[in-house]
Amino acid sequence: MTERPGIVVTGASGRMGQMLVRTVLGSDKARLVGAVERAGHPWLGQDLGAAMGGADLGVTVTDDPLEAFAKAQAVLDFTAPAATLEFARIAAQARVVHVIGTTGMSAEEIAALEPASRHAVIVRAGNMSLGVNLLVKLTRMVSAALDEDFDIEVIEAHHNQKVDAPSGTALMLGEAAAEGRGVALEDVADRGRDGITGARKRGDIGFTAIRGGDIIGEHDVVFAGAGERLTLRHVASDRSLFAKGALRAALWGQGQKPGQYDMMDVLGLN
Ligand SMILES: NC(=O)c1ccc[n+]([C@@H]2O[C@H](COP(=O)([O-])OP(=O)(O)OC[C@H]3O[C@@H](n4cnc5c(N)ncnc54)[C@H](O)[C@@H]3O)[C@@H](O)[C@H]2O)c1
Ligand SMILES: O=C(O)C1=N[C@H](C(=O)O)CCC1
Repeated sequence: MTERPGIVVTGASGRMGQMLVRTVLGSDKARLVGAVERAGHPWLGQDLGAAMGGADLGVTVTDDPLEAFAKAQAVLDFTAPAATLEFARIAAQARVVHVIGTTGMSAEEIAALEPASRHAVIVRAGNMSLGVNLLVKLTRMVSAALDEDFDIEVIEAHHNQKVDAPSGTALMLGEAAAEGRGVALEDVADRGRDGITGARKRGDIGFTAIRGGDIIGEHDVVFAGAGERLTLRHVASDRSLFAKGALRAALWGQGQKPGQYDMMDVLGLN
């Protein structure tokens, strides 16, 4: 029997980091071999299990990604854009699958992943859940079926600690809606209304972000026409669905050719 792939979790103390750790520990298909946190983090040097308030796991939290990645076959990375760019460079050096859940990356930062993807598999998605990836497909389909008499609005809601807006998922849905209409999202996105904005521009795709409490992630795509309104909705009620998707991506990535992939590839939804 071949050994189960070794997994490193970056940002291991974070909301998603801890969920990823629990998901890997609960899987019989992968092993946890490393945990990375930012320089200066109070967990550095501690056993990860103890730092999380449980029994020792034999994994020491480190701020040295190169040392951690060298022992692994995949990295699950839900951190922040600058960190993710650095991890992509190191994952490429170590030839490990880099699963990127980090959102809020600029177009330039996304383009900067290209050199790394020549040497290693990168799977990146603003949302790793099956439901949202299906919603992306449905959004593209409905958008292609309706003309600009229907105004498209993407409304998202997340917890009060989220630092980026619109959410990565909202942007995926906006991209799908734009693709369905055969337009470029950057030409039609309306990402913040305040004051005397004037009437809505025909063909625009609008974004609204709600931030509050402990909301895990909710997304509506509204198609508002004259006399009727269609809403496609996804509600996440447990972060584990993102973590399970990320682990699935890490396992899928083993043996794939270097390059950039997304959850549509992993889930076979293309
Ligand atoms: N794609 C998805 O399915 C999905 C799902 C949930 C969250 N996210 C995204 O994941 C990211 C993290 O979300 P969160 O709620 O867990 O945030 P969080 O703030 O709880 O966790 C981020 C962690 O990354 C760590 N970090 C930051 N810089 C680092 C560095 N240079 N080296 C190592 N660690 C570093 C932080 O210390 C922190 O522990 C966000 O971008 C969020 O939007 C994506
Ligand atoms: O909690 C977050 O942050 C989430 N981020 C992703 C996004 O930006 O869409 C996915 C949902 C949760």
